[in-house]
Amino acid sequence: MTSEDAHRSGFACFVGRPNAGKSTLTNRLVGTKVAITSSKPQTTRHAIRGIVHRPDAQLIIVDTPGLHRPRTLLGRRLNDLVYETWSEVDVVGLCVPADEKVGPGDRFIAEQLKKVARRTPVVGIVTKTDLVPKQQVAEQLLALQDVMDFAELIPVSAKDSFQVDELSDVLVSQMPEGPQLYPDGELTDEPESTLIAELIREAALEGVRDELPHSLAVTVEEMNPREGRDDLIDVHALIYVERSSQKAIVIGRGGERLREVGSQARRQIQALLGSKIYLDLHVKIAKDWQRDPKQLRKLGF
Ligand SMILES: Nc1nc2c(ncn2[C@@H]2O[C@H](COP(=O)(O)OP(=O)(O)OP(=O)(O)O)[C@@H](O)[C@H]2O)c(=O)[nH]1
Repeated sequence: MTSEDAHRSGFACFVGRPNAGKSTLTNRLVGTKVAITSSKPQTTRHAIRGIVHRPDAQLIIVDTPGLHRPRTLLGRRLNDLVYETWSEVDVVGLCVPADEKVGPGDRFIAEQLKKVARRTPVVGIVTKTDLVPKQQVAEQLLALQDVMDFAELIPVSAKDSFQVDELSDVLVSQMPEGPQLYPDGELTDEPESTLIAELIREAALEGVRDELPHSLAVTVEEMNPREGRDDLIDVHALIYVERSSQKAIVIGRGGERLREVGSQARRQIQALLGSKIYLDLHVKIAKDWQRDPKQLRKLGF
C-alpha cells in the first residue's frame, strides 16, 4: 500500500450556533439516528459518537453541545466539554446554515476555535443548502471564508443528501493514517441506556415551551428482559424537572402528554433495540439540579 491509499482513522466534531444542523448532518453521515435532533436549540448534551465505516477509512464523529453563556454550573461544564473536544479531535467542521446571515455568533465560535484549538484544522460547512437558491449558497461560502482560515469550504444539505459523501471525503482527508478503531457495524460507542435516555428526552421536549429544555434530564434506572419472555424488555426511566410547574407541563392534563411522550419514545427505542419494550416513565422534581454538583453527578454530568 502506498501512503495514497493507506487506511485512515480519526475523530471529527461539528460546531456552530444552535440549530445549525449539526445533529442532522451527523445522522446523515452515519446513516442512522444516533444524535437527537430537534427544532429547539441546544438539545445535544452528550458527546455522542457516530461512526462512519468506509473501506478506506473510519471516521468517528463527536457531537458536542452548543456553546453558550454559562449562567449555571451545568453551563460551565458544557462549555469545558466543548473546548476539550475541540483540542482532541483531528478536524472540526464549523457549520453555518445557508438561510441565515453569517453573524456575530459564528464569529464568536471562530474566535474561540482559533484560541482553544489552534492546531486543529477547521472545515467550513454551509448547511441546509436545499433552503436557498444556488446563488445564495455561493454568497454564503464567500461570507464564511472571511470568518477564519479554513482547511476547506463545502456546501451540504443533510435533507437532500447533497454533497454528504464529499463532506465525508473532506473530513477523512484530514485524518491521520491509522487502523480501524471500532469493529464493523458499530454505529456509536454510547451505552444503550444513554441513547435511550436521549430518545426519551427528545420526545419530552417535543412542542414544549422554550424555557423547559435546559431543565429536563432523563435517566434510565433499569432495563431488563421480562421474566419468562424473550421478546420484551422492561425499561424504567425518570424524567427530572426542576419545578412543580414544569412537572405539570411534562405530564399534561390527565397525564395525556406523558402518555404521548411515552408512546413516541417507545417507538424510537424499539427501533433502536430491535425488540418490543414496555416503557415505564415517571417525572420527578430535582430542585435546581443544574446548580447542584451532587445532582449533576447523579445525572451524569
Ligand atoms: N431544510 C433543511 N433543514 C435541516 C437540514 N439540516 C437540519 N435541518 C433542520 O434544522 C433544525 C436544526 O437541526 P439540528 O440538526 O437539530 O441542529 P443542531 O445544530 O444539531 O442544533 P443544536 O443541537 O441545538 O445545537 C431541525 O429542525 C432540522 O430538521 C437540511 O439539510 N435542510
